[in-house]
Amino acid sequence: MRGLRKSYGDVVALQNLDLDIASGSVVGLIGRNGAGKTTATRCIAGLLRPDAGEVQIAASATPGTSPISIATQEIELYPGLNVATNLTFFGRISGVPDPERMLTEVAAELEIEPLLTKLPKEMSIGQQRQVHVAAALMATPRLLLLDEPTAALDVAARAAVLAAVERRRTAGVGVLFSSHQLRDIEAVCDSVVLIHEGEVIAAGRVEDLITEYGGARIEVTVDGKVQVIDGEDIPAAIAQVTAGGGRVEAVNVIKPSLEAVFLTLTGMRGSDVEGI
Ligand SMILES: Nc1ncnc2c1ncn2[C@@H]1O[C@H](COP(=O)(O)OP(=O)(O)OP(=O)(O)O)[C@@H](O)[C@H]1O
Repeated sequence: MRGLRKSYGDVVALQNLDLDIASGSVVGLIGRNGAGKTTATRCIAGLLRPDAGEVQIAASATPGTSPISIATQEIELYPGLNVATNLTFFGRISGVPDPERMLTEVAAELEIEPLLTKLPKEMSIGQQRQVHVAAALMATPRLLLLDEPTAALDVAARAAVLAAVERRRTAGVGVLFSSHQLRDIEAVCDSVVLIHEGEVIAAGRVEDLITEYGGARIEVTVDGKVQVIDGEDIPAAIAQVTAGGGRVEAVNVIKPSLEAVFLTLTGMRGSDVEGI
């Protein structure tokens, strides 16, 4: 994807965005709410038409099958069909040769066999998300686009999705994994792209980004004001910020991590983090 630009009226959602997703790699897409992740993902999938730029996708490995599969951010299932019929349908339209066998495999992979006879409205939001992700896995694409695939999932369901992503990577699929769950991104992604206000502000291997931007920081709240000190020495940080007096109300230590990279580059503080 090269030079992608997309506006909604006056709102510039993406500007000059470049992104490469190699076969057999998982690229994490992160950024604050409204950064442009969903817009980028939908442009790649062809669900949105960019104003400028180009998206190139290698042809499908198996003739007749779809080269792209997407789990959109919004859960999209047919309300009148049960889970098994929904999933078989998605397999059929993506061109897999044996949708019933695929259903058995994907249901086992995501541990959703008990849900197969349910209608979407009979499931919790997390269960619907599992089935929605399963629908994207019913294909055999070159490129798998997952927009917040672990949102609202419990620990076991998240682990099942991450394992499924690993298997697709091993099978040579390129995966774009967009998420606010930075621990999931660290667990599964080979590289990360951080977008901010529609532009890439950092990209690279997780370890490299952490080395470059993710150093430890301490945030000390003194008399209602947050002060940020680099490093991990808590007593020294407190001594520094209280040298002129003042009452310490909170101390927040940000360890070297992708979260620290995110906070540093997007200009957020740890106390803002709850929503990411
Ligand atoms: N249909 C739309 N009409 C107008 N503006 C839109 C529309 N969809 C998105 N936007 C705007 O485009 C920008 C990018 O939105 P987008 O949904 O791509 O962000 P995001 O990174 O996926 O956010 P989130 O993490 O909250 O899902 C935001 O400023 C948003 O308000």
